[in-house]
Amino acid sequence: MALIDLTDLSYDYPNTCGLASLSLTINPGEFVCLMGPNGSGKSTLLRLLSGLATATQGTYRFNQQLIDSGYLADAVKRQQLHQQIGMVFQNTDVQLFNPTVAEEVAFGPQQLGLSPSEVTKRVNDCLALTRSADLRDRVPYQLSGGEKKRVALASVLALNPQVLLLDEPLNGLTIAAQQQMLTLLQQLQAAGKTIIMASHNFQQVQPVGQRFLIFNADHHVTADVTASELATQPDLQAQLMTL
Ligand SMILES: Nc1ncnc2c1ncn2[C@@H]1O[C@H](COP(=O)(O)OP(=O)(O)OP(=O)(O)O)[C@@H](O)[C@H]1O
Repeated sequence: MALIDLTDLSYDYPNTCGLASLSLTINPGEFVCLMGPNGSGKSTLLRLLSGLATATQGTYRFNQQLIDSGYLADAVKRQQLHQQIGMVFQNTDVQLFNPTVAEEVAFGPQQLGLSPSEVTKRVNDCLALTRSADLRDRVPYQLSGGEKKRVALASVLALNPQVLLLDEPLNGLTIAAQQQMLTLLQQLQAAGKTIIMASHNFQQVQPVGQRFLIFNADHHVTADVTASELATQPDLQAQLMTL
């Protein structure tokens, strides 16, 4: 059964289209890469999926539940969605606001009302998983770009979401850090998570992506292909290399 079901989904900013008429389903456990040029709509789709914005047109169902402005106006329901769908933002500064890394990672589980011992366990587990244990007493705002990405991911994982949305998670990382991030995402997928990641760098994501949604400059998804389908389409691969 589809985890995410989009029908004719569009989003308009005041003066421009962000996403044009997208219909698709995503099943549990998929690793989906959103590919396309700057401004093509990848971040807009992630914002809609995370419930940070609601569609101008069309419908979005998550686990068969209609996610619309009425649903998101209910604070309890909104929190439930944010627990199930975690997002690592392109600009991690917008999601790091606690005085220490450990408090940052503890924040979400505390909001869920988990016991102090469960919160401590999640903090330790997620810091270890993201190789961030040595950062636990640091001020998030003062971390390097790569460190911030790891801590942002740890804070999202601490909620144990079913779906991970990642907006250009490899930007600004060294080659070694990119590899570590991709390996971790593959491990998370193997553990049952659904991964949806925006990127404009095909070479970086090709080894891990199992399905590729390709956006064009007009904010349409023009191709929706599996990795093996893509392997038989050299023209499409060449197009992705030039994003
Ligand atoms: N806050 C905003 N206000 C107005 N227009 C916006 C806003 N955010 C995005 N847009 C516009 O919506 C379109 C889609 O943008 P979006 O950020 O989704 O693209 P993207 O594919 O994620 O780009 P990038 O690769 O540069 O991150 C673009 O034309 C962009 O200029």
